[in-house]
Amino acid sequence: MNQEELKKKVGIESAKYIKDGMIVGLGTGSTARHMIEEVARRVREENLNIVGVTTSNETTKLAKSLGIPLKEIDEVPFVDVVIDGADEISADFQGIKGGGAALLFEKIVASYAKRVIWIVDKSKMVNYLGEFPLPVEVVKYGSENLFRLFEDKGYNPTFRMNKNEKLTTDGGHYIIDLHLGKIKEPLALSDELSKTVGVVEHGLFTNMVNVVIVGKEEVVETLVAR
Ligand SMILES: O=C(CO)[C@H](O)[C@H](O)COP(=O)(O)O
Repeated sequence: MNQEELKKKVGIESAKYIKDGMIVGLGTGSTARHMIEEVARRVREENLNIVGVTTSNETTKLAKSLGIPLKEIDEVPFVDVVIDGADEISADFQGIKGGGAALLFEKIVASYAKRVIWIVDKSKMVNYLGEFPLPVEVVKYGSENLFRLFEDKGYNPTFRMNKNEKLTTDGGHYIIDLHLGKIKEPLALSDELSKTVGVVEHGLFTNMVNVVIVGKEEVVETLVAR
């Protein structure tokens, strides 16, 4: 079974957590896409009655095209469940997101969610976070200085590019990816980045996820946080 098939498997499995009447956070990326397609199928064929809240412009476009009823995040006081992909997850349920540049809206939706479910193929489960570059979303004003600050700290920063230009996120910011290799203390780094002026948000999702659905060849494994 290839990676794409594993992503599809967990996408379909995760949609089972969605029940009638729920407000559902719809994640971003290739794994979330499979979940969204399955949710749309259930809306169409099973009359599933839900409202979706999207985590990126890309997901809004997809969900609309598939006929999923949507609301803006500010039109709902909370989200029952958000289902999203991830880039890395360690055994203690800490993770990195933002490979698709949607980390800010993804984290906002997750922070209003009663339940956060991540769907991943087995390659995303890691011993230590950090091999995947950590995305940091930054205000454009002063971002070159912030870049130099990260260089001075030895964080090996690179600006996320879109062809020959710096990528602009849905929120109107830049992304600086930090190539850290191994993040020894995710909580301390999360605090440090959150306190850095000019940083809007970062891709470390600490103590946020409740359930991880992992696609493996033979089985789909569901891990529940304590
Ligand atoms: O965080 C994300 C987007 O910002 C994605 O969920 C993450 O990059 C995983 O993507 P994929 O399912 O395509 O591997």
